[in-house]
Amino acid sequence: MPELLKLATIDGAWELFNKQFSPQLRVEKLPLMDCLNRVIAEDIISGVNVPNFARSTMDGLAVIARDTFGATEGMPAYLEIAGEVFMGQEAKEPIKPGTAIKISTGGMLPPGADAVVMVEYTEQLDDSTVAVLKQVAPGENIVRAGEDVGAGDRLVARGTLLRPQEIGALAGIGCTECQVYAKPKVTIISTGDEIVDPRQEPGIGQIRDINSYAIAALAANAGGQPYIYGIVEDTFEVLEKAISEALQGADIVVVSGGSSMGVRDVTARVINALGTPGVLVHGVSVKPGKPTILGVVEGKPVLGLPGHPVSAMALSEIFLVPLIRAYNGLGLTPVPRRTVSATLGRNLASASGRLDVVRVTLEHGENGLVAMPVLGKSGLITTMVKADGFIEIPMEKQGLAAGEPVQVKLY
Ligand SMILES: Nc1nc2c(c(=O)[nH]1)N[C@H]1C(S)=C(S)[C@@H](COP(=O)(O)OP(=O)(O)OC[C@H]3O[C@@H](n4cnc5c(N)ncnc54)[C@H](O)[C@@H]3O)O[C@H]1N2
Ligand code: MOO
Repeated sequence: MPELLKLATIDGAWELFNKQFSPQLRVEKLPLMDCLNRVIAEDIISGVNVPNFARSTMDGLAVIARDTFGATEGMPAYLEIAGEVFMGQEAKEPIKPGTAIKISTGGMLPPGADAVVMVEYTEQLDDSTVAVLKQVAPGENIVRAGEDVGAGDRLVARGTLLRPQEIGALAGIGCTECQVYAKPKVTIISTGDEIVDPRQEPGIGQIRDINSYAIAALAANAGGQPYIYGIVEDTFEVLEKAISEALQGADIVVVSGGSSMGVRDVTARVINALGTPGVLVHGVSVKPGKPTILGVVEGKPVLGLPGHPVSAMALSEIFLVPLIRAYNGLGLTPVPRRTVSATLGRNLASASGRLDVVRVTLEHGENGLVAMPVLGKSGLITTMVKADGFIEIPMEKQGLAAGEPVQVKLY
């Protein structure tokens, strides 16, 4: 059977794309909490020590460690109780040899003290005398000034994805707003005379728009700012107007549907008409998702995704997500994904020379997790709803056998 599309491999597609694409990165300054899951666009050098004083990590007694050397339950060290450190207050009075100062977890170590004996290893004999039942080493049960963050340390490097721990660390040095990369604007256009807005009641022969929403949600999850343009007729003139309008405000334009070779599949012709280099790839050796278009117009990526919802989502994972990450300052690097090991639940056939993306559910088997392929056509969005993740059958393989180990990438 003749192949109408000249298929590119994913690597080949990226190679072509890389030559034509250099994203215009923008940065914005945001309040700290709005920086969660964003990529920081500046190095953060701490101007302060955290903590800015030595503090106790235990409730007990601040001491000079050598005063406790050799202390045991049978032969305690006897120290004079010289006072108490109050939380949140400066401990001004230096400690004298042979004395101990009561201290709580987080309290400031008095000057001269270099360790804390946990209260469990002490026995207060009277108001002014305490027996220490276990020796402590210098530095024990304390955090030094600057031990967490030192003044001058680079706390967070440019290009770091800010997770809750980075947000906390930034708060810890008093950094309450940061420069992060701006989310790329991703405009999604759906084509198809049979597609209607979800708020509308579909007539016979019509279906509600699934792809605009699935792709917008996927783009938002990947760090993009999606904009649902709406549904346009799949005629050359209407689609051309829609894409060129979208290109004015968007960083990335995604067209759903009309990517294959049907008489009304005009997306590729429109992309070519809108500017150079236009279409770089039309057809990728992936299942599902073969009739995908990758183009560049005015320096911006324009993706033409197959209309079947599963295919549109699978190809968005492959091409749209890395592009969104690139605008977020992460470069066109492999997308890290949470992955679990499982064994395959049934045989899977696949043609060599093509990457197969197979939706799977995860079940608990006798020997760990079992990845069970979800059967169903790529037009059925519920096959994605059922799936916990997907596995990939690489191009060089002609299928996988039941019982083989697989890596499941979680959705
Ligand atoms: N003769 C051939 N026909 C088809 C081939 C082929 O190789 N030879 N490839 C099939 C594959 S695989 C796919 S995938 C689709 C891709 O087609 P298009 O990208 O041109 O998409 P459409 O024809 O517009 O739509 C396909 C399918 O998806 C539904 N659709 C479209 N948009 C949406 C939306 N926004 N929400 C929900 N569903 C949508 C549409 O109604 C069609 O059912 O082509 C095959 N045909
Ligand atoms: O590529 Mo189609 O995308 O196999 O369903």
